[in-house]
Amino acid sequence: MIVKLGYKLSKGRFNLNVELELPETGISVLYGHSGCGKTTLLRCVAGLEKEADGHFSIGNEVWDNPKTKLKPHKRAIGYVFQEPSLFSHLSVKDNLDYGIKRSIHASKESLNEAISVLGIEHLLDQKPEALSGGEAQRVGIARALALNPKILLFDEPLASLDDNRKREILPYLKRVKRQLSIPMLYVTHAAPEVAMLADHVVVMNEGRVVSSDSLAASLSNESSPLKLNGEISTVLTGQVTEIDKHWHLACLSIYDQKLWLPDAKLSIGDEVRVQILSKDIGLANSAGDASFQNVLKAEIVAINEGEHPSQAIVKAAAGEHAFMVMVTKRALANLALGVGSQVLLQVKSVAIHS
Ligand SMILES: Nc1ncnc2c1ncn2[C@@H]1O[C@H](COP(=O)(O)OP(=O)(O)OP(=O)(O)O)[C@@H](O)[C@H]1O
Repeated sequence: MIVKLGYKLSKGRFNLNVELELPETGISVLYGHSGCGKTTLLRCVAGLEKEADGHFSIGNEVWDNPKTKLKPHKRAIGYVFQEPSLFSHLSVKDNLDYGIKRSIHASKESLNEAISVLGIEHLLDQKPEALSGGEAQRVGIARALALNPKILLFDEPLASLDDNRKREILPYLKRVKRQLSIPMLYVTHAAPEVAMLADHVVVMNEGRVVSSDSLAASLSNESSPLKLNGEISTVLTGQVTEIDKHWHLACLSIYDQKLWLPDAKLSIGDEVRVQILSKDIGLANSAGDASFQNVLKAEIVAINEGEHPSQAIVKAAAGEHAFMVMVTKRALANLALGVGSQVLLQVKSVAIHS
């Protein structure tokens, strides 16, 4: 059920011209500066841009091609906006019922499943005014899921929430991603959301696609790594295999090696995503008497220029994982390191996105 799409559209001085193939499941993040066309692209997929010229198919189902332009209400889409826009005079339950009555794809089962995935059973009798911003957005997401969509579109769903509310809602988005095997297109500017949720990243600029690749490949693209908040980094996903209660550390198995993290109430078997900034990894030839808890064996596979002439960006592979490391060129020369060298990666600190 691969998603294939391509659209051309002019709006004043803005021109959208994209061609994409996206994975059949998981979250594909649309990332790029304000005004690069992310919302316009979502609107094309939803059939809301009447002037758009293009094609869209999901598996064998065609919604747009030169001969077809399916009406928006016939597309099995769930659309989540920045603001959930619930009817204030209706209870949460009536808001949800209102949505499914108007959909040809929704069912009682899809509604019940949506309520359970978003954990909003206890809110059903409330009026929207009684909900926090995070709860209201959970209802907004449930309303989209209840429509039994073949694709979910998220347009900056957390942008209007404060950091605490964002933290509260992210686990539900992860749950949606785990439980639904449908593609999701997710617009965001926020680096933590990309690091935590993205499986695939589409970088856009001025109406065009700059790159479209898995999160890992986008971050470790030698010629132009994706920068989250302006930083080159590595994101790894692994399972917790050990807990050191005494030192409050949890161990993530990476390939056949170990990465120790501050224990954030993790349990053995939990799947954890971590982000390591390129400036938080050091290189060494041999293990010294250092304070680093994490020393991983790797091989240098590429060396590129950093932003400053003193810097180099080293790509080092440990098993299937590629680590991006920022070092000074002088350090590389002093250690006599080049492409093909075996090195030790000394990881200083890690942000956990579990
Ligand atoms: N009706 C319109 N007429 C002319 N230009 C428009 C119109 N609607 C949108 N645009 C322009 O189209 C471009 C793309 O807008 P769009 O909202 O898709 O960008 P975006 O990447 O989603 O931005 P943001 O992250 O700020 O939401 C912008 O430059 C915008 O100014």
